[in-house]
Amino acid sequence: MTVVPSGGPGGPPPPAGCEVRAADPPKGFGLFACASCPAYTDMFTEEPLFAMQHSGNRRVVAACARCCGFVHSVPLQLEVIFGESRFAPLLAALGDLPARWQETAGEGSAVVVRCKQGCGEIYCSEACRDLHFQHSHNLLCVGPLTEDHPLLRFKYHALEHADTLLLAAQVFAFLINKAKAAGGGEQVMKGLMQELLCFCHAPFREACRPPPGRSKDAEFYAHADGLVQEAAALLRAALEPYAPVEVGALFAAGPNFFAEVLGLFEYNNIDLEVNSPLGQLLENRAKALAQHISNPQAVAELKQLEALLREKEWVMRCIWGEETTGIFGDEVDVAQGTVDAQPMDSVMQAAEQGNDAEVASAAMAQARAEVAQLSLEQLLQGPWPAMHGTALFASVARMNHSCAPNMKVVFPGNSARLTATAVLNISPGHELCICYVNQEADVQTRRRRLLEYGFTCSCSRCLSEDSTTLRKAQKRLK
Ligand SMILES: C[S@@+](CC[C@H](N)C(=O)[O-])C[C@H]1O[C@@H](n2cnc3c(N)ncnc32)[C@H](O)[C@@H]1O
Repeated sequence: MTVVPSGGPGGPPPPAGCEVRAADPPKGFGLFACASCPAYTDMFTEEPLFAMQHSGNRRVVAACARCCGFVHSVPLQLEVIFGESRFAPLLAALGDLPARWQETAGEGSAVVVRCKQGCGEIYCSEACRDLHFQHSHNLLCVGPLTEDHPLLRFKYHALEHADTLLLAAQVFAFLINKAKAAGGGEQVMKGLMQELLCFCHAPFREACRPPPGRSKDAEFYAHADGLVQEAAALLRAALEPYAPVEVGALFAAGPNFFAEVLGLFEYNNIDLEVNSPLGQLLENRAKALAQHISNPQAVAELKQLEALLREKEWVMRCIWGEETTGIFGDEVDVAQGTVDAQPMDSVMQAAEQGNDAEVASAAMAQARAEVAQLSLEQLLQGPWPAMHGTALFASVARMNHSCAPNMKVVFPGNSARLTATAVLNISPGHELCICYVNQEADVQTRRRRLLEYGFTCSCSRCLSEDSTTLRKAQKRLK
């Protein structure tokens, strides 16, 4: 099978004030400043090349399939969070309050735009829906398809094994659309593939992490290869009828290009985290109601709001865990450049680990008792589920790691648009680095986590912490 070449310069132009060039070996390429930027100021903002909400997170957040922002509908957001039938009485008792909360907050009426072909994708606006369709959804919409269609089988396969297979499908559909728009043909597609390959470092089997406690043995490699081959075959079958020549180029080396794209996501993607607007909106409403405490209607509404918050708090403690955040325990600190991306508490998870229904119900009862003790003020401070996803950004894909970084990246708005902020003074020529792992962790932990990115860190902080650790060990031995 032909080996697909990968890694190298190229790709979209970097943000203004930055350049991509060779970094100190063995780091490969890096992103460098061409202009000064004082500490704690924003250096650039950027839209993702590809982004998606984690499939588990869809159970708690209604996010726009294109921009990943919360869709503007308090009623829908609550319906999603309280989707289980046991919450039907709670939602029924609220009646039209959620819609009124949205309107009284000055947010206007609810806006939920759905895919025209009925696949279930939702959007925050018609503009997002149309852009998503042109980008890749035209080839990936399952609305009009029958159950045995390879695209549907591909999607089930992805949901069972890895979300990033869905993101890889997005990349393939996007490349086909882009190739067609540029006149189509094998050569055009090969050129586009090469642009993406310059970001790639390793195929999926090399870049992926084994589950906790599992080594990368022959069985693991066979499993990873099988997973990729099956996904690639289904995706090829799904896309080939639309663009046989272009799809032929994408799969000319069998599943190799597909495997490189999946490997790219393992090393270069960053975790998306967009905060929920619901907490602030409901806190404002509670404060407004509290000012009319002599009005029985206001008191009744405040009680309903409190009941909702109590139920949400219980659900947060009981049901939502890593599946919905997409951030798993052993990879908590792998949220590149972002801090505090912690998974939510989940007593269900503790119970599931014990595989015991009795443990589960005892844990849920305990959570219920704890939540019953919380005051309204405490309930108002409780978190709402955030949108969690994963995305590829052209500039971040060029940012190397440092354990003492000069940059951090955050998602300050209601979308996957990233802001890169300097955390130290930056001068022209400085390499811009983020921390891929938990910056607070000790040197051994950081090193272990960074091995998942395929390198051993030897930045000045690691070297100095290494020598301190060594000195302490030598002292103990004396
Ligand atoms: C997001 S990419 C960064 C850009 C990459 N250097 C390039 O040439 O495109 C992440 C990869 O860069 C390399 N890398 C990043 N930081 C590094 C460091 N501090 N030391 C060695 N390699 C590093 C690793 O191969 C890692 O998987």
